[in-house]
Amino acid sequence: MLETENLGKTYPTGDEALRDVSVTIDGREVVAMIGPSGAGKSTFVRCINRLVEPTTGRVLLDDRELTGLDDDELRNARREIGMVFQEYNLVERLTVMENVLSGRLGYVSNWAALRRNFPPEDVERAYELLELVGLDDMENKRVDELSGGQRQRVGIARAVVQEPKIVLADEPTSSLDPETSRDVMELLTDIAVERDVPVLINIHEVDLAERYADRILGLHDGELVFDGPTVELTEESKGVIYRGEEPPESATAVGTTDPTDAETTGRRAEPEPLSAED
Ligand SMILES: Nc1ncnc2c1ncn2[C@@H]1O[C@H](COP(=O)(O)OP(=O)(O)OP(=O)(O)O)[C@@H](O)[C@H]1O
Repeated sequence: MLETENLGKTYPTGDEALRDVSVTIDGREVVAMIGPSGAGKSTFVRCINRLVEPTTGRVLLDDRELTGLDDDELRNARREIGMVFQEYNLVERLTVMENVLSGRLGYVSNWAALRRNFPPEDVERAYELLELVGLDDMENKRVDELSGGQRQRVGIARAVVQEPKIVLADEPTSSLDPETSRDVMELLTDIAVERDVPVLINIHEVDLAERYADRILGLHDGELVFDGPTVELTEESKGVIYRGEEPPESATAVGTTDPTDAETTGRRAEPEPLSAED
């Protein structure tokens, strides 16, 4: 379970990117964080694994406080967080298998890592994941020979091979065309169920969030202004998130979602067809 308590970040420039954000993410939930450009979505995701140091508040993963860990402890704790990036962050000249196995680097000795000497169970796990992400038989291809969608699948396999307690995806579809974006979102939702792990996705495209996420977190100007099941995301709530409008009386209040209720999907039952320019 991931918990943030009153998480805040003010950059040295004085930009207050996050204010008092408290959320709990558990089970096999797919949670989409949406909000206008500059709302603080990336900052939030990066504060969780302390790629960005929060200024205030706490981050807890299964009751272990990540804020406050020293460098060595943090390195260990990061193994439990699978990261998926917008630009994939793969090593281009290495193969698909080498990139996936790099997700196990935190678990083997430096010497074994140098010789790329991974235990057979890691290799087996990597093959399993390549099948899950639809890249079986591609293990020996170099990453620079792959399409964007295939690269993101490698990125997802690398995150999941860590056997993380949560997967964080920072704009995973931004570099992809609409159809590939849908495939990647579908894969992330499959991963949540198949690997029994919560997935938090920071995403621009609200239609993708509505179609694939169980729950929406809406940020506006660094503040969490919506936290609820996707089915409760109304036009009014989008006004609150994207235009800073006052919430209507009946709006889903922040913090009303029961995180233990992750089995019940909040996704829209009948997703509206996506338009060509998505
Ligand atoms: N390294 C930094 N130094 C100073 N200010 C920053 C830094 N990174 C982000 N900010 C500021 O913090 C605020 C939140 O930025 P952030 O990138 O987290 O938002 P975002 O919602 O992810 O935006 P986008 O959707 O455009 O990626 C913005 O005002 C931004 O200018």
